[in-house]
Amino acid sequence: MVGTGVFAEIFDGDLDVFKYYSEGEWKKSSSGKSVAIINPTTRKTQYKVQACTQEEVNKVMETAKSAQKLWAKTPLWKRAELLHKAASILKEHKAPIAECLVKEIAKPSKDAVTEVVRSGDLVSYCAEEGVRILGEGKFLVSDSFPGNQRTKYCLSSKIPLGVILAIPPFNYPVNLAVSKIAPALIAGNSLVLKPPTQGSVAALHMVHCFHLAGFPKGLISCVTGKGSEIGDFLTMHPGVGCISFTGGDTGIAISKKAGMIPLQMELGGKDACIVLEDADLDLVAANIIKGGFSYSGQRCTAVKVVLVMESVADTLVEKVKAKVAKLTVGPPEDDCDITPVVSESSANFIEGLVIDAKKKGATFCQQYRRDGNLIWPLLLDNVRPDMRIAWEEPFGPVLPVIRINSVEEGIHHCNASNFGLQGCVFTKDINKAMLISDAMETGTVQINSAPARGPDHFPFQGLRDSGIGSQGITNSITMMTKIKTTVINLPTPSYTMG
Ligand SMILES: NC(=O)C1=CN([C@@H]2O[C@H](COP(=O)(O)OP(=O)(O)OC[C@H]3O[C@@H](n4cnc5c(N)ncnc54)[C@H](OP(=O)(O)O)[C@@H]3O)[C@@H](O)[C@H]2O)C=CC1
Ligand SMILES: O=C(O)[C@H](O)COP(=O)(O)O
Repeated sequence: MVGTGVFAEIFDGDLDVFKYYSEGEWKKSSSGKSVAIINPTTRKTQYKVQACTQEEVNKVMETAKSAQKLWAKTPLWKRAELLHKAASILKEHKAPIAECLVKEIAKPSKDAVTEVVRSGDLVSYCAEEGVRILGEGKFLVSDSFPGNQRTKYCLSSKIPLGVILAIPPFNYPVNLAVSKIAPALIAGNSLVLKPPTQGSVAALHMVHCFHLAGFPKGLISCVTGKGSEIGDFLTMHPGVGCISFTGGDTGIAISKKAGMIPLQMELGGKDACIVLEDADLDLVAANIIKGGFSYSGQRCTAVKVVLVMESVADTLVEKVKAKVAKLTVGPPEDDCDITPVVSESSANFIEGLVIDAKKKGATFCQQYRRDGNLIWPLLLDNVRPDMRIAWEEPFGPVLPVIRINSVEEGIHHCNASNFGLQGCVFTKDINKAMLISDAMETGTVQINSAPARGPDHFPFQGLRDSGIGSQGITNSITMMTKIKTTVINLPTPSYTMG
């Protein structure tokens, strides 16, 4: 399955290492070095990928630049046709790609398949949306601005940015890669992908699906290696025309180092769930479980703090506790709800937050339990603002509950966070919900449902440290273009008489 059949050419069986993708070919790095991908469940090396060199990055950037020039001359319908082909190949090969996700990032097997299928759908939707929005431009006339006659006709259209550098995070290595690749390509750009180390092999398989679809050589490349080693070289490379990054604080550092190029940054979140007295508490409890614990809390859009009115807090906590007790805990292969978190350092970080909350007097609704990278789901009640878990993002199955005495208190906590990705509010009063949504300083507010990025064509953006710009298919296509105008100057004013 993995690295076999149509995927055989991406794997170097002699050295047991996956190859990187440059100039339309699968290659071994001249570094002779590899990077180990540690299976979060077994904590043993599962796969190895090439540790690419700076020279190899230079080569990729050079070919991406020349391939882009030709690609921009490829008709839009043809670009869309190739994307549709890639989408269908991706879906056809969902099983081996999902297997990589299970082994590299311990994603439960059903969710792993869903990620690949969702990615194929995203690519197809992007092809269609691109044809619609890139096929249209604007026509302006000069006499609408004071002092002007109708002597100038302005034609504006969206043109490519050049080479897009895409850096996705470990938690959706396929979906958050194609959410950058497809808009970049339909808009006439070339693309260099640096996949997350955990998730690289899934990403390499996905890239091979684009290769099989027949995209021109050099248009897509994929260089592997640790972000800490080749990351700066990539992000500061003069050949890059735009960086589309999803991840944690690394994104803040990148935005300070990058040159005068557009940045699309989707960073961390501390999504608050505000619960009012009149909320349907069964609905809230179900959404807290789905929002807080799916993929073991390793989603940027996970519910990361519950802010519940004191008068309903006891009832809500009991309902959530009952549901936590039903979550299955174990390996991703068994499709358990809670699976090992991505790395030992991540598990240690989560444990640090739990120990801090314990010392400062949080109520533990379950006993804290950990085995290697596997952390049992934990609800912490009576969390106070002096505890780290009230503000920091655990990216694990640990959820704090803060009891509030007024809605304003909840809104204040949400807005005092350095993050501003999403939030949600539960109430039966839609008027109140709208006022609260307007008061919450986050990129999106969900009313009566847990935060979520999908469906993938919805705008998705974060305020403050949660990001720059907006994602979602339409916004990503727009963000990966710039506006070009041509002005036709007439010797005499010309007005249409009707
Ligand atoms: N807002 C959003 O849409 C989302 C945000 N996130 C956030 O991502 C974080 C978890 O993901 P995680 O993968 O750990 O995030 P990281 O920020 O650690 O890594 C993200 C990507 O950046 C790469 N990278 C690391 N160092 C550098 C560098 N110096 N220059 C360039 N690239 C570099 C990583 O590569 P390598 O793996 O090799 O280190 C990886 O591909 C959480 O904070 C989460 O909230 C996650 C998903 C969605
Ligand atoms: O990175 C994430 O956490 C994803 O963007 C979440 O996507 P979803 O909310 O649609 O599951």
